[in-house]
Amino acid sequence: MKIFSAAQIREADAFTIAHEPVSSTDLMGRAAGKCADWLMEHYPPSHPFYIFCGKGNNGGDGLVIAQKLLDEGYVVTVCLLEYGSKASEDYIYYYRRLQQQYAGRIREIADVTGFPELPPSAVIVDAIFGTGLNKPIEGWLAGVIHKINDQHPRHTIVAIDMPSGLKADTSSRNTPVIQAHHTLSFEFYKLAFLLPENAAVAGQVHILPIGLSPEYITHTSTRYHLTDLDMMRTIYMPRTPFSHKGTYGHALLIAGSRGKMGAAVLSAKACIRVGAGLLSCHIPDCGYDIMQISEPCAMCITDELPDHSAHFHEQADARYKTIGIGPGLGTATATASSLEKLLATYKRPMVIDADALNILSVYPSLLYQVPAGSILTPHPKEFERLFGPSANDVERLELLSKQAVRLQLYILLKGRYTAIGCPDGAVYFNATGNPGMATGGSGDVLTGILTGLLAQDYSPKAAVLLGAWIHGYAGDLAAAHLSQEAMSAADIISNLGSAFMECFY
Ligand SMILES: NC(=O)C1=CN([C@@H]2O[C@H](COP(=O)(O)OP(=O)(O)OC[C@H]3O[C@@H](n4cnc5c(N)ncnc54)[C@H](O)[C@@H]3O)[C@@H](O)[C@H]2O)[C@@H](O)CC1
Ligand SMILES: Nc1ncnc2c1ncn2[C@@H]1O[C@H](COP(=O)(O)OP(=O)(O)O)[C@@H](O)[C@H]1O
Ligand SMILES: [K+]
Repeated sequence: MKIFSAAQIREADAFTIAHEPVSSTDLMGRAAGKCADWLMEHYPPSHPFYIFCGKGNNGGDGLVIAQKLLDEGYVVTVCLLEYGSKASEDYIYYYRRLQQQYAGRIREIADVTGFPELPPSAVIVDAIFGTGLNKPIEGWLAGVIHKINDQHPRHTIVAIDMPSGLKADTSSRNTPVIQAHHTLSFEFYKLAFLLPENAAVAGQVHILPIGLSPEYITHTSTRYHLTDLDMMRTIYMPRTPFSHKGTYGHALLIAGSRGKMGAAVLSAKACIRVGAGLLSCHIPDCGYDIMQISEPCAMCITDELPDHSAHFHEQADARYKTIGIGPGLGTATATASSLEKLLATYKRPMVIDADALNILSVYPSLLYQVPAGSILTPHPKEFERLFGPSANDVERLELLSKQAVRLQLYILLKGRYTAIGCPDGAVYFNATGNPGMATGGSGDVLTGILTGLLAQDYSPKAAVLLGAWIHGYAGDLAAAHLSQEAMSAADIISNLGSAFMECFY
């Protein structure tokens, strides 16, 4: 799914009105009608509604919702915020209609003292500002936002299209924004919903299709995308009947050190569970028994050193379809020097994670030696060590995209919505996964998955998109069986099989 900017959403709107048999007024009626249906499905008429309307088209949506709820016998109070701006044409149209039939239900608020007392079980609808917000909310309007947010623990707040005050595609950090429980958004996810800095504002997002022009949607390109199961089904490659282990590639995993062999084991298991043909693990001598016993399907090559690895560059040759390096590796100088030598000779796309990333952040010139098309998998702290700090989440995404283009790499920035920067500048968000995965080892599992997919000849782009998806999907299945609390990184691996079955069989 493409993620359009606020400007593109306005264009999609205008294009639809110009090319399809629908007027602007009717499009608002259709969009807001969907919201009213959603509200009636979720709240019976015993809930009194307080609908706060601004004067643009978001406010217009609020007026349509009010009319529909009143027509169905709901108790509705419409609070029109009178802040002096000129009302939009469609707002005026729906205002006149509401005024004719339900004048007694409308109140004007021109000051924060006009904020109503809310009865228990009231539902607040936020139709103050949508994608047209062009500056932070200030003055008494900001006071109203704070008053609504004060109701958060007692009353359900439903935002229409966007929580008011939230900007669709730039940072809204430290500005007043409605904290909604639910956001009913039209047609597309907005970039703002995917940013960690906005975690408290959109609540559960529900995307309501409103019939915007498919032609505009298909032909307009965007930098940001959200991946989905349909996309994964176009990426997934079923195994073929006459294939053999050589068909699915020989991967080399370079991981583990004394006390951190678990990271290597988790990666190895995940690599095998996504279907790699063969796996060899380069590990320090202390890890030999651990790996052989924990994962008999993997072969082992032990380093000359007992506690960490420093000779893996000697192994890394063309036999291996790909290499995954980093989990539990340690950052000893000798390890760093072996990584430098490895990067000088091995030229296929590889997966670089954890301590290997930490080494790259100490020797940033090595970044230019990483083979084009490789996948880096930093969490936010590792990303900052590699590429420096950002003032906000939108700037960080721009930095992610810029670095992916500059280095011609895939950079997977981990999080609730993992963001994947691609060498062509596109950024894909992954929506699978849950807070149960915020536990040691989840990232090591991801490294194994990505390595296993690259070994099987998935292109780096296919591997990174499918890998992030299936990792989160398996994590969601683990949480569904075990709870987010009780699941561990090993349970993500145990659920990879069910994840493949559910998604692709
Ligand atoms: N394609 C779509 O997605 C559709 C969108 N519609 C609605 O239309 C909305 C966009 O409408 P508008 O463009 O009128 O935008 P808004 O309803 O967000 O309001 C914009 C108006 O508010 C003023 N304004 C902006 N920021 C302000 C601030 N901080 N303080 C005071 N005034 C401020 C602007 O000058 C402008 O007059 C969407 O969010 C959605 O709710 C639907 O009605 C129809 C279909
Ligand atoms: N709240 C969350 N929602 C979705 N996914 C999450 C969440 N927390 C963590 N994850 C996922 O779990 C993984 C954690 O990786 P990482 O921080 O590298 O862990 P470790 O270093 O312990 O292996 C990432 O893929 C991340 O996207
Ligand atoms: K709103």
